[in-house]
Amino acid sequence: MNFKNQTVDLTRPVVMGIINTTPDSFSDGGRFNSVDAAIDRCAAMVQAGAAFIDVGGESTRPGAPLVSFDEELERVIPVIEALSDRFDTVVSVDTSKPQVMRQAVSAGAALINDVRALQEPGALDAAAECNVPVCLMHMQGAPETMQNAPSYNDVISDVQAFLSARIAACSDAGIHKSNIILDPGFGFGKTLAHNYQLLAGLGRLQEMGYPLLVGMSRKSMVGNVLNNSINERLAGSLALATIAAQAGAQIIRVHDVQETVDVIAIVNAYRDYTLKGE
Ligand SMILES: Nc1nc2[nH]c(SCCc3ccc(S(N)(=O)=O)cc3)nc2c(=O)[nH]1
Repeated sequence: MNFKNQTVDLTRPVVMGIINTTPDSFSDGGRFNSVDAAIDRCAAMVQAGAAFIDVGGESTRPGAPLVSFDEELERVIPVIEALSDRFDTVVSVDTSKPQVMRQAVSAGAALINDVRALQEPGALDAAAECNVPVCLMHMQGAPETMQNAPSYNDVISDVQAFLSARIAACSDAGIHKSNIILDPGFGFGKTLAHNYQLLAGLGRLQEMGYPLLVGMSRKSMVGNVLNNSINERLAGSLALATIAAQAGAQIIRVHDVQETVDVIAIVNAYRDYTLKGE
């Protein structure tokens, strides 16, 4: 798949590293307020084998407050400029705001990662004009309230229907299907059961014919099983990365890049040595 001037081989799972620039960011306590810290973190992730680096300026964890346009720009643009100047890895911008998309892509971002699947006013046109791949993620409700009472008829079918509708909207806006990545949105308006049903149903989402991005790293679907805190969820996150990679997810969005790259290498070896000549 092409991301501006870079091609990423998505025939095998690859890793997306996370750079949070928000003070209340979900798991790294906002220590990446400074560009330099983000650059150091990114260097380590690229060294460890990250194919993507996701830069977000709005925390979308449950209950997170909305962030202003100016604040979000201030957080992400300097980091995206610095990272795209220094590293070959594909920089992704985690935003729902059209103007942040435009400025981030001008600053070097080559993937738009929108947890609101381009539903904000002007987002479809902005993404079409940016002409870079976009990840469409499912969310039920909004971060402030999404975990209050998540409910579905059938979570897989409902997520599939939502993503199909967003793909159609993208097509109407001139976004080609070859520029679309899908994401079920683990933890975005889902109970623990819904999250594990979605994981089990990745094969059905795969059948839609688009690359899948999954983000489960350090989330409550680990914490609620292990009853532990965010900084103790590496093993659980690696277990989920293994399951997702085997189920065919192409992009695994994580905080712990080296460990996940190693886990995926084992999954690939297992696949290479057992399915040879299939
Ligand atoms: N494409 C894509 N982008 C993402 N950006 C984020 S930020 C994480 C926000 C969060 C934190 C914690 C919980 S919880 N209650 O499950 O622990 C939910 C959401 N995530 C994703 C994801 O998955 N895909």
